[in-house]
Amino acid sequence: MADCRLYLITPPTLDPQAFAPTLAAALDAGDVACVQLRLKDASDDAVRRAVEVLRPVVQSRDVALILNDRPDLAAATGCDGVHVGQDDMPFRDARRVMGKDAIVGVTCHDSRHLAMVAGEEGADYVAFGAFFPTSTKEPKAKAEPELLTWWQEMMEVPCVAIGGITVDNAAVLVDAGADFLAVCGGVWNHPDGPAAAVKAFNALMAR
Ligand SMILES: Cc1ncc(COP(=O)(O)OP(=O)(O)O)c(N)n1
Ligand SMILES: Cc1nc(C(=O)O)sc1CCOP(=O)(O)O
Ligand SMILES: [Mg+2]
Repeated sequence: MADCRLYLITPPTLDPQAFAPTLAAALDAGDVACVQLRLKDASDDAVRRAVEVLRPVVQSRDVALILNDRPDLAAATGCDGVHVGQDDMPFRDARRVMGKDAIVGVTCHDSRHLAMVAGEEGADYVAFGAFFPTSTKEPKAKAEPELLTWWQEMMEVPCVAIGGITVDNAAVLVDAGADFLAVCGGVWNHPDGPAAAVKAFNALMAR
């Protein structure tokens, strides 16, 4: 197993039934550690429906399903974990809602301090970004690859790199020590399709 693994982020909007076979094909193309369902501005019902349809696709392949932003919905719908940002539910509350065995990850932007706090509080991973320009969201910070190297040398808690990562720019983050690359557009918008993107990411992680 490669030292660095792929962490898929779903497209910003999706029709669960239509997206399910696309997701299945991407997951069947190679190694993916987890899938984050990230549906900003979707209603609770829409998120519940998406989890209902996509959870079996993900979990039947031994891939973890992480829900963005919403520990309450993640716990209620059988997700394996949740990702919380600095403006979402605080980590300690998220942990309480999710339980000790669930995955809880925390956005730390480009901040060593935020990451150390999250690590000390018991986060399962810390996420740094954005490393590259992205059209998926307006990032709050710009992170440099050296941050990943510093974290790796100091800490045991895994680190996730996120923001504008593509097959063409990912190598520097793998080499810098990222444990996971969180990718949305770089997979779903790959010119040869998501399955080809997963294969290409796997290949550069195995160099
Ligand atoms: C793996 C991962 N890292 C960072 C984020 C960003 O979270 P947040 O800052 O809360 O922003 P939104 O994604 O909620 O817009 C993430 N979702 N996943
Ligand atoms: C959701 C998210 N969070 C970021 C951060 O910097 O915290 S960047 C980002 C967008 C990730 O999508 P893409 O791979 O298409 O850039
Ligand atoms: Mg958030």
